[in-house]
Parts: sequence; C-alpha cells; structure tokens
Amino acid sequence: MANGTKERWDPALTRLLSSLQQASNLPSTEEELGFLSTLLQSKELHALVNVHNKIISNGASDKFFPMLSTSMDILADVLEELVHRPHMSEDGKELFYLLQKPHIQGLLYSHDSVAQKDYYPHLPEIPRDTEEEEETIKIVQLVKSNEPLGATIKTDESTGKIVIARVMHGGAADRSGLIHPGDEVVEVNNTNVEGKTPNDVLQILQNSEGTITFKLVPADGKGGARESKVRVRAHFDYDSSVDPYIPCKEAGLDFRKGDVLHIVSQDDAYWWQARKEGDRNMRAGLIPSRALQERRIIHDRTQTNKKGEDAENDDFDREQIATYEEVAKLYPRPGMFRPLVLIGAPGIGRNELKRRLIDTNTKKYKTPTPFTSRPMKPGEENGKEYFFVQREDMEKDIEKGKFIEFGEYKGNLYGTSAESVKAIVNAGKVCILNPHYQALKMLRVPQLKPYIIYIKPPSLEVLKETRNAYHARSTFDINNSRGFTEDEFNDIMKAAARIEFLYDHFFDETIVNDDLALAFSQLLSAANRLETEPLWVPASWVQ
Ligand SMILES: Nc1ncnc2c1ncn2[C@@H]1O[C@H](COP(=O)(O)OP(=O)(O)OP(=O)(O)O)[C@@H](O)[C@H]1O
Repeated sequence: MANGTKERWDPALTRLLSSLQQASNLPSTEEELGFLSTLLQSKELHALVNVHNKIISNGASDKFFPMLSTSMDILADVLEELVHRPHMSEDGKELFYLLQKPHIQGLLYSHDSVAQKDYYPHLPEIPRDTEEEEETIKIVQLVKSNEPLGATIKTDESTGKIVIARVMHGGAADRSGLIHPGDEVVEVNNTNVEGKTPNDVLQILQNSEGTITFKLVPADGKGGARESKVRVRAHFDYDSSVDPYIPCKEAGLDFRKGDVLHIVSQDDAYWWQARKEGDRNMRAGLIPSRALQERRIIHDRTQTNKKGEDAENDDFDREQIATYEEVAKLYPRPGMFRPLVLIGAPGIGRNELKRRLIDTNTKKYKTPTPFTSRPMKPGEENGKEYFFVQREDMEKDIEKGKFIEFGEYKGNLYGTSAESVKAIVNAGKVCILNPHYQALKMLRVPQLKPYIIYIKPPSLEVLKETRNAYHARSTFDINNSRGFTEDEFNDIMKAAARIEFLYDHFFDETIVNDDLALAFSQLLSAANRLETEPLWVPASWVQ
C-alpha cells in the first residue's frame, strides 16, 4: 500500500519472488514462471497483502476488540421479544422498525464477520454472461452397489449426444439429487462417450467397479419434481419383458390386474413412473401411461374386430376402456356398513353363500327381498324369496328409477329396489346382495359404496365333482328337483368367462367356489375385513 513516500514491500512476498528465481530450473514452462513473477510483483497483490496484514496486526493488538461477535443473534432475540408484546411504547416501536431495516442488519452482519475474523477469501460470483460456447460441466460420483443406477440414457435425436432420458424416482441417481433428465453425458469413468451408443455406455457402466464418475453437461430448467400422490388400481396385467416399446426394459415395473400402484410421476405422456403400493423398494419403475394403454387397447380391439372374432352384443358394456382407476383408501366407520355384493354365473352358489352368511348373524346381515316377474315356483311365498309382480308393473317402476339394479334372465325380470337397500344400510346392518351381473354398473356408485366379490367357478372337472358330491340342486330347473346337467355345467363356465371379460375390473375380491366350506370362510373374513380395515375404493367415493 502507498505509504507517503515509499512503497513498503511485504517481506513474505519478497521472499517468494527470490525463491521463484531460484526455481527456474524446475520443470515448468517459461510462460508459467513469467506469470507467477508478474503476479508476485503486481501492485494489486501487494496492496491486498498489506490490507490483510493491517487487519491482522490491529486484531492482534488490544486497540480494537469487539464487545461481542453475535450481534445478529441478539437482533433476532430482540425482534422475537418485541413481536410478542401486546403493547409497545413509541421507543419500542421505533426499535422494532429500525432492527428490521436491511441496512442495520447488513451493518451488524459485517460487524459480526469482522469480530469473528470471518474474512476468508470468498470465491467470486459465477459471471452471468459467460461465452456461449463455454459449457458448465458437473462431475458426479456415485458408489456402485447391487442397486441399479435408476436412470436411463438415450441418444438425443437432434444432437446425436448421449443424454439422461429419465431418472427413476427414489433410485440411486434420484437420491443423489445431481443427475437430471436432459443432462448430457460427456464422460463415464474418464471414457469419452462421444459417438458411442447407449449400449456401449451401459457396457462401460457394467464393467466398472466401485465409484462411477460421470461428467455431465447440466440440462436447463430441471428441478426436482415432487412425487405425485396418485394411487391407481391397474385393470390389466403388464409384463415389461414382452413390451417391445418400453424405452428401457430394466426400468419396467411389472404388475397384475388389481394391483394398486403409486404413480410418482406423470411427466412423460407415454411412460409413467410408479411403485407398487406397499412395496418397500424405493425406486420407481416405468409403466405405460393411461393414454398409451388406451391406444393399445383400441388398437387390439380394431385388430380383433377386423378378424371378426368375439363380437357379442354386450361388448358395449365394456365401452369404458379399463386401464387404471384412481383409488383412495376408505376408512371403516362404526355403524356404517358397505353393502356386500356377490357376483357370479347363475348356479355358481351365491345364494348358498349368502344364506350361510346371514345364518351366522340374522340381526346383522340382511338381504333385500328382490322383485321378479317370473312365475312363483311351488313352495315359494310372495315377499319371502321374491316379491312376485307383473312384468308391466315392474317395467314401469324401472322406468321411474325405483330399482338400483335389474336384469333380465331367460325372459324374466329380476330387480332390487333402491328403497330396500337403503333401508338396510340406514338401519346399521350389513346389506348383502347377489344381483344379476348386468346390475354392477348401476350399483357401483358413491351413494352405496359396495364391496364386490366375484364368486368364480373352479375348473369344469372340479365344478362337476364338487356339485355332484354335494347333490347340488340345479337352479336352472324350475322345481329345483334335480342336479345340474352337463350342458348347465358348461353354461356356468361360459357365463363365468363372459362376466370376467366384461366386469373383472369392478371386482374387489374373487373367491373360487370349489370347496364350499372354504369359500364360505373366505366370505366371512372379507365381511370382517370390510368392518375393520381401510380398503381401496374409487377416489371419487372418498372426496
Ligand atoms: N362349493 C359348492 N360345492 C357343492 N355344491 C355347491 C357349492 N356351492 C353351491 N353349491 C350348490 O349348488 C346349488 C346352486 O347354488 P345356489 O342356489 O347358491 O346358486 P346361485 O348362484 O344362487 O344360482 P342362481 O343365481 O341361479 O340363483 C345349490 O344346491 C348349492 O347348495
């Protein structure tokens, strides 16, 4: 620093300069030595060193010493104290106002920094207007473990460079917080990947041990997207290993129809990221998005129709394309019981199961007496098994919307009135229904929130065996006086296949009715579960 007449040279810098001259025989270029020599002789550096020395020497003497070095903490305490005062004097108000001023806070902050001798050199801010060609590179190191990286790569179509295609939520790459979709991969473990294919890069990754080092050019505008909370129930099976279109097979998440999936990201229009609900694996996997799956189903259906296969009339029932259904948990409420609905092929045993359940507690389980237009069978009583009514009267009531479900079977109408179901639910009883399967869509509404159990036949052989051994009565015989015929067994199997094709996405549970006692115990535990456990229902029922 200029000191009146003469510039005072710092002895340390002078020493450094002379040792530099002695070091001229070291293996360094002339350019490097020249640079250091100029720097050590520069006025700016000397001025800075002098300022530094001054501060140190002042600090060392007792001339200036701080009374305290935490004035900012005290400021915060005072503000906290003042803000809770119900009444404040004018002075108090002024102090409160002053202490919030940025200038005062800045001053105290600087004071504390000096008092704490916190004057380390700080790195300069990154210049805002860098040269366009200059790229920022980030170096990311991950320790390789048995866990996959949790990121996929691809060749960028326009630039031909290798880029991070997606980062799987919860995977190693995501947890590092350092790798983002769109980042350009420059090097992997010191190997330049320019001109390499994603497979080549995978090879490098697979062959590396220990730490993996990536050199990446960060993508613009990324940001850690938050996980979505959406849960869906899958209405189809998915096996990524046979999906020719999945961008990365290793990243696929396989699931079965009925599985509940936690959708963590819907950022990509075609490939969602999901986890199986309850799965402890943190890393999400890729599944086809709703839009993609709908397209696939429509495509498959047009192919089938072209071949002229399987075009039965009630296919329209499946007009709703079953892909994913958003679900939420419904918590049981004391005294409010969801109706239990047993669905299945005629003759499969729903009445038998229902009867047994009611017998366990006739006060608790109730079934509404259905209406029918079929003629009364011998031994039946009006109002007991059915209310027997004229077809025209029943049709009129159906038109008036008095039936929550109705269907036609072999020329006769069957139905359950809305009133009778509501009355049971409101009385705090468990309503158990075994309606015709066509009624499902009408029943599956938020007002009723039914729990739908599909009663499934076992194989044809086991069906015949069990029914014959039990001397089961055919429900196709008006007198209920004989067993099932060969044709009727076949009809049960056919009807079951049809019901499954049309409605399986509505089933909350499936019980195979082979051994009657076993099937019944399953029904009983389902009924108990319904009262005690939160269960997944369409999300709209919960909102
Ligand atoms: N697992 C089983 N093993 C043997 N017999 C069975 C079994 N389940 C039901 N049955 C018998 O099969 C017959 C038909 O059962 P059920 O009347 O319950 O059928 P359903 O499904 O109610 O038929 P529908 O819908 O036509 O009225 C009855 O005799 C019943 O006892």
